[in-house]
Amino acid sequence: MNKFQIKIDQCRNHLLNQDIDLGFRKLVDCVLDTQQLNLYSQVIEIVSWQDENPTETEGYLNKLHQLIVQLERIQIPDKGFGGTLISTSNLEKKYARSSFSIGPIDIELKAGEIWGLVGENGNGKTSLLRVLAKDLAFDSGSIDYQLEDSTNYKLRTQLVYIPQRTPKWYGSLKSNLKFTATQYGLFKEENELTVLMYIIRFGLWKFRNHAWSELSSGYKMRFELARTFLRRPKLLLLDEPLANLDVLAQQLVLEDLKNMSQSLSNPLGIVLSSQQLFEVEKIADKLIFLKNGKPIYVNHNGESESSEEESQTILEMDLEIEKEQLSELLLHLSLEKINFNGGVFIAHFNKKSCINEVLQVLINNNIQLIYVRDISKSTRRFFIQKANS
Ligand SMILES: Nc1ncnc2c1ncn2[C@@H]1O[C@H](COP(=O)(O)OP(=O)(O)OP(=O)(O)O)[C@@H](O)[C@H]1O
Repeated sequence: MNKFQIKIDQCRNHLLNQDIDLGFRKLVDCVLDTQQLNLYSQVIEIVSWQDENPTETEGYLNKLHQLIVQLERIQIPDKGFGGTLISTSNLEKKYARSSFSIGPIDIELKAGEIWGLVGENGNGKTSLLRVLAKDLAFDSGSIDYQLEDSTNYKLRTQLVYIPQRTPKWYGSLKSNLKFTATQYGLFKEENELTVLMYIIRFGLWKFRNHAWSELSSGYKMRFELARTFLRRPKLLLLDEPLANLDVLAQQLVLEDLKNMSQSLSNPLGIVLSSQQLFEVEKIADKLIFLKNGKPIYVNHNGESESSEEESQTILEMDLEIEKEQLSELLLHLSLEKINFNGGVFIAHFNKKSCINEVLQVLINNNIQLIYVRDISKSTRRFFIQKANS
């Protein structure tokens, strides 16, 4: 089975398991992969039909299954994954008017990958993204863009940077997207259908005729993403795309970005900054934690370069208990230290994977437990270190 067949299979399984929204979104991705306008039309017809018949779930599912049958007849070869899009070596940026500097940063981002950029406020996330976007000059080291054509004009179309605050636009959401599509060479029917497909893909159907002032911040971000994907970027740099989204929407947007980064017709690389550590960790292939501009690299298993961490467990716990009593209870589990900050306990153990033993002790002693989270592999541990130092 190639990647396209696997994707179609996943759609069918989601629909069979009644995960209809997820199945539908993935189905739209498959249709976008085909780049066939007749299939775009069918998706748009199904969405319009569902709009008029919102309670006809069975009819809706039938139509989606018919679409799947058509997709199964299409062959799309696996291509384009794994090629490096951007690499940096010893990249450093200094600000003349402050002592702050970033780097040295070494990145190698490949098509189909997402890198998360995390860190507290003022630690250099935006600055790094702007340097990568060629929006800010750097002082030393190098950046190598390995896009199809890295001349400045082409770079601007293949590399898209979405800042935290995006500019206001006029007219309707759809007319703006149509204008963008025109700028990138889509006209007439192709323009209309492609724009509607991205409107559907980013959950903007109900808002397609709305003006900028009628959209919430979260939907403005979705609009920006739709506009960006119409440009078929290769490299996408997003500054805090989750900032104005509710928890559910954050997960949706991240899942969408993950799926779309692995598009078969246009796999792309994404670097995104965020304060939503746990959510980003779930989808990122690699994380960079920036502390005073200096990077700590963390792989998708949560491992950094530090070898001593491997034998430690760090737990974040919200419990109804005094610190001294908790220390006493956990001492025999190689407890190294406990800190209380931000309303929660942070306990360090000189022992690997001991969360189950800790839970057992807490339960046996009838301690009221609000939550316990193992942060040994989360970038959250670096935030804690700072709070404790
Ligand atoms: N133009 C500038 N001149 C001098 N210093 C600057 C300039 N822009 C940013 N800085 C400093 O660089 C540091 C990093 O800022 P940056 O905005 O990159 O951080 P950030 O991690 O994105 O922060 P946030 O999470 O608040 O958006 C800050 O100390 C900031 O004051």
